Amino acid sequence: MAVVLGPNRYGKAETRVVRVTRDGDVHRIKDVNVSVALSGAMDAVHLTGDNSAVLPTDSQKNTVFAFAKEHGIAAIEDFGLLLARHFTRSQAAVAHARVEIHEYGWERITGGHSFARTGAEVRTALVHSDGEGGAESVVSGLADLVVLNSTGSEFHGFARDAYTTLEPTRDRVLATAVTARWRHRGTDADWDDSYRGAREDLLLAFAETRSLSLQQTLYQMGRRVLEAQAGLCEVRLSLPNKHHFLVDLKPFGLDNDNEVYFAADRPYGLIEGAVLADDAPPAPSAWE
Ligand SMILES: O=c1[nH]c(=O)c2[nH]c(=O)[nH]c2[nH]1
Repeated sequence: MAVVLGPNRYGKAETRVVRVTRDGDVHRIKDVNVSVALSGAMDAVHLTGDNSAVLPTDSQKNTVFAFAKEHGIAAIEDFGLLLARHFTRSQAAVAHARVEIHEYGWERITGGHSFARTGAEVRTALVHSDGEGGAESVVSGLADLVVLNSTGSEFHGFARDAYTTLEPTRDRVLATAVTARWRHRGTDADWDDSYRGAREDLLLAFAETRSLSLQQTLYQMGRRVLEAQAGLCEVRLSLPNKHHFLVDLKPFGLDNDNEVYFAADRPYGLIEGAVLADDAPPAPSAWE
């Protein structure tokens, strides 16, 4: 029996790039997930380990970031064609390039630089009852409401130790997937109205807080809900800090003035906390 090499392809999958375009105070964001797969004359690398035809997947990732800066990202179809043609034209061994791009949609919250991701959030409810006349509680909420501020966020003045390498920043992208739950004082609210109100308060507080940390933003979000919604007495928030790292484009002769980000999915900071009305009756089991 003879063994032969069958079809193969290789490339960098799921490069997560966020491109911010600044038109004065009005920003636009393009958030995409780019997967490149190249194929062609790749027998040698598989059969003998000769890498001379192999453009590293790391270079492919860099190309995605550099092209996002140089060309911007118009329609994802355009960006896909640009990349695919680049790899087939510039690499003699590459006969075929497959570029798959998924785009995540964002809509404006308010102002020029605050966005909510379209589509994915879930509305939640948790009810306990010991029967009519007995103890009852209602906790409402939402999960996976993804929001992003493309400016208006700082993080500096933090504690340092021997392992601290983080640079302080006065302008960063702040993004999180909000999981929020709020406890009602009673059991006969207009639930839909209350949900719409609380959701709006969370979004506006996120957008309008000049953030010195996600912890500070968390408190402002809970506070705004409680101040606007008299029927609520406690808000609990869980906010993953979805880090956006500025990509170093200097090796390619490009500057990066807060325009091209690597959207990391893990690890992430996880900021959690409760905000209460000072007269909130204790009800630990309402959350169980
Ligand atoms: O808003 C933040 N809070 C933190 O506690 C923290 N820690 C970190 O590394 N970055 C951030 N950002």
